Amino acid sequence: MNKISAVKAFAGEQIQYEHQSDTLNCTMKFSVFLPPQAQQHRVPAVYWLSGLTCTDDNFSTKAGAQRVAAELGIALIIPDTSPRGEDVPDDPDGAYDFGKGAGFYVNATQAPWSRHYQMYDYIVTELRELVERELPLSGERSISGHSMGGHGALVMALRNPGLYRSVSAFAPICHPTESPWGRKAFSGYLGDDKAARTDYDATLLIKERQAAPPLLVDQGTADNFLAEQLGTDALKQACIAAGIDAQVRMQEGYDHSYYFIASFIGEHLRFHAKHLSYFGKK
Ligand SMILES: N[C@@H](CCC(=O)N[C@@H](CSC=O)C(=O)NCC(=O)O)C(=O)O
Repeated sequence: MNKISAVKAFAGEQIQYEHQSDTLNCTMKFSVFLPPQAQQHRVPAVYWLSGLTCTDDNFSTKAGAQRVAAELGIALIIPDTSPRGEDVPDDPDGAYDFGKGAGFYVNATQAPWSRHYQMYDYIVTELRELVERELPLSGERSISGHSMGGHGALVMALRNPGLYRSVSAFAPICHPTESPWGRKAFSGYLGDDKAARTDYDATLLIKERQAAPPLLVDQGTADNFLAEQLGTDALKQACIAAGIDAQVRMQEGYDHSYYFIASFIGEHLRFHAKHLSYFGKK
């Protein structure tokens, strides 16, 4: 992987890399925050999955996560949201909710998407193995995300018990098979395969598996997408029915934006730190 840029932040380093992805068949950029502790010893990581229209830049520049990550000694791994490049097909109508910037963290099975749109395998396997080989990371990890990225984080944590110590999400698409965004994306990337759709729906996964890692969700009550797209209550009810001690918190007056994320990202990182035993230690 090649370093594109690096700046000092909170005594650590905010870095952008690019690399050739064999999983996505294209060149990808991603960002990393290394806390100052990484200059002395390996540190745990929180993977952050962004939402529709984002690149790795949105979270890096808008969430204000670096101050608390530096304090806790946690690295932040911030991928892009879809494959990129001229060879990668995009939504024919230029829609913001499908194609580039909208990979939905699935492994597409349908042409022409399947050659590049393999974001589930990219995040769970290829990027993880790359950064944990090349960077001073301890191999202990948690995962978080926003909206489409919250959906991705929940699904990856639920489907891979033990891989992530904890999972959190801001305004996640909790029940994508019942959401217009999710239905559109799943139809395009997965076709009619009902089993594949179930495997990418956090609410259905909880009903099926009756288990989850430590889980925190924050959802703003003034979020324009809440009623139609997000299915927060379905996730909450599935957790209650399964006896899962998840925190699903409604945050009064907050919307869907990065101002909401910036308001609570510190609490999310502290939540993850409790489950990442290596933090701050040799
Ligand atoms: N452009 C669209 C909405 C796009 C949007 O709100 N994107 C969110 C994520 S939504 C779910 O995945 C986002 O993170 N945007 C980037 C940012 O920096 O705010 C519309 O206008 O409806």
